[in-house]
Amino acid sequence: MNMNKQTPPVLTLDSVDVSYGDHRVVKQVSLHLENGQVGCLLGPSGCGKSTLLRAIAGFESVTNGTIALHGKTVSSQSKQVPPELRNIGMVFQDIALFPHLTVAENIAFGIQSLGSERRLERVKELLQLVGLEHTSDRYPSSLSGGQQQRIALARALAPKPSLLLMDEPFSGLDATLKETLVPDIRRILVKENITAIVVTHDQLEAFAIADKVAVMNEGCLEQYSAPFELYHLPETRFVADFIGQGDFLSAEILNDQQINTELGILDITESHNFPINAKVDVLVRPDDVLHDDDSNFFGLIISKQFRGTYFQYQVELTNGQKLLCLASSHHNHALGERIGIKLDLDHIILFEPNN
Ligand SMILES: Nc1ncnc2c1ncn2[C@@H]1O[C@H](COP(=O)(O)OP(=O)(O)OP(=O)(O)O)[C@@H](O)[C@H]1O
Repeated sequence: MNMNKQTPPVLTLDSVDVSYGDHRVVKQVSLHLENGQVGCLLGPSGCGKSTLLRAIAGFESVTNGTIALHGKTVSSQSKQVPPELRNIGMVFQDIALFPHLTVAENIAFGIQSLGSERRLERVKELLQLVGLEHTSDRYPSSLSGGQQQRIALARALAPKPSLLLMDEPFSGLDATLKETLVPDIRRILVKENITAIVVTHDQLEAFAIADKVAVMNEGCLEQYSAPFELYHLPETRFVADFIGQGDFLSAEILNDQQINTELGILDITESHNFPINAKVDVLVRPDDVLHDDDSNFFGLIISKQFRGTYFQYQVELTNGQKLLCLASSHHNHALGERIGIKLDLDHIILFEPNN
């Protein structure tokens, strides 16, 4: 028998609303996180990510719905378990290590209740986990930003929280450092089977760290999916637009199986509710538009960017629509040139046209 089936998720949000006065900032958000999963709240500035994280931590109360940890309600309109009783660890953007304590003392801060021998052991374990054993007696100011963030993670993990919350943990760090630190932190979380939620406005960061990403827009949850699905199978126009690059190509539903576009007839791959003859928009990613000298369809190059291994062209179709198109870096065409293009879409994702 699979016991996991009966275990409630580590975190369950059910129709959660959070308001500041009469400003409703989080609206009807429902999602859950299983043991060992890393989730991410992603969205533009002001969409309510931090507020939702603070509600999960217990620093804000909910105005509707419930938050449950391991199946037990910790927030509802009639109940508010205080943050210190939720067994949640937190890591923030502004690191906030204690400057007057050594690295080891910082990590030991939240586990004073352990006996000194056990405490030392745990600190050593955590320093090994984050790969910073040699910094034990140093002060935070002598560490780099990335090292400090690893120590902040070790400190948050010390009391073995059942859920770890990270609010923009990488946003103060430079891009090169992030490239190694983000996958490194993911490896640590996965190795330790930590259930975590990371808040970010950076989709590449979200893709690099999370199993599931919750895309938020003006307080609402637009989609909660694995990164691959968010990119290839967006459920709303907002997600299609927000995640990755892409254009919307006008089309018309021809019959049950096909749509007609400026670049030919395409076979429908995903279910939809549009009637025959309906005008629709098809999501087209740059890698769905291929340069092909043998194609009967053409685009006029109106901008180009050399990206080393490939060119990204923006082409204009005869009906005036513009699409991004990738071509191998050997295909160096000039602005104003007409090039052959063809569509190569695995998923035909249709949306109501934007008027
Ligand atoms: N303490 C507060 N009191 C009143 N309004 C607040 C408070 N904190 C946030 N807000 C408002 O709630 C909305 C959501 O803010 P929140 O910080 O949750 O968004 P966010 O998605 O985390 O944004 P960012 O990425 O910029 O931090 C914003 O309109 C913000 O102005």
